[in-house]
Amino acid sequence: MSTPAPPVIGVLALQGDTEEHLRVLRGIGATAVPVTDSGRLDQVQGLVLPGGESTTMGKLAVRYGLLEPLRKRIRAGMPAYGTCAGMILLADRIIDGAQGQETVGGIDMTVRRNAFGRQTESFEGAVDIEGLEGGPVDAVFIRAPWVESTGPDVRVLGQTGEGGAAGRIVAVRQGSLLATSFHPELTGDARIHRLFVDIVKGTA
Ligand SMILES: NC(=O)CC[C@H](N)C(=O)O
Repeated sequence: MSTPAPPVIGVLALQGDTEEHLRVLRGIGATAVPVTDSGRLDQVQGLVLPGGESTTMGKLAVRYGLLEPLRKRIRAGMPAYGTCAGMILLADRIIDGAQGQETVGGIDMTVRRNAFGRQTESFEGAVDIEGLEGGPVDAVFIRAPWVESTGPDVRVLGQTGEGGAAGRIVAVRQGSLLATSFHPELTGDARIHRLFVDIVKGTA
C-alpha cells in the first residue's frame, strides 16, 4: 500500500502575514503554497487565512475574483484556518465591520472587530486551547477581534484568562474550520498549525 501524498495547504496571499504562515507550515513538514487566484485555490486541500487587515483582504478578494470561489470551496467542506483578520473573514457575522465589509463566512459566529482596542493596546497572554497538549499557548493579540457569540455547531476552544478582558472567546472550531483571534504564526509555537494540518489530513 502506498502512503497518501501529503496535502497541499494554501495560504491566502492577498495581504497580511502570509510569509509567516508559510514558514511555520513548511517548518512542520507541510507542503504550503501562496494562493492569489482561483486556479491556485483549486489545487489546495486546505487554506490558511492570515492576519492583516480584513477590510483590505475582502476588497482584494473581490478584485482578484476570489471571494465567490472561496465561499464555494468552504461551503463544499475545504478545511480553513483563520488568524485574526482571517478569523473575521471566516465569520458569518461581524460587529464594527467597515461599511459594506464582505466576509467569506463559514463559521456560525458573530465576531467583534478590533474588540480588544487599538494597536497600542495589543497584548500577549496565555490561552489554554482545548485538546492541545503541552500547556497554554502564548497568544499575541494585535488589534484583535473576539467572538461575541457562537451558533450550536461551534466549539469554543479557548478564552482569554486573567486581566481586563477575561473570558473572551478567542479560539473556535466548527467542523474543519478553525479560527483564532491571535497569531500563532508569530511565536514559534506550531501546535495550532499542526492541529490544522491534522484537520486537513482528516485525523483531527
Ligand atoms: N492583526 C490583525 O489581523 C488585525 C485585524 C484587523 N483589526 C482587522 O479588522 O482586519
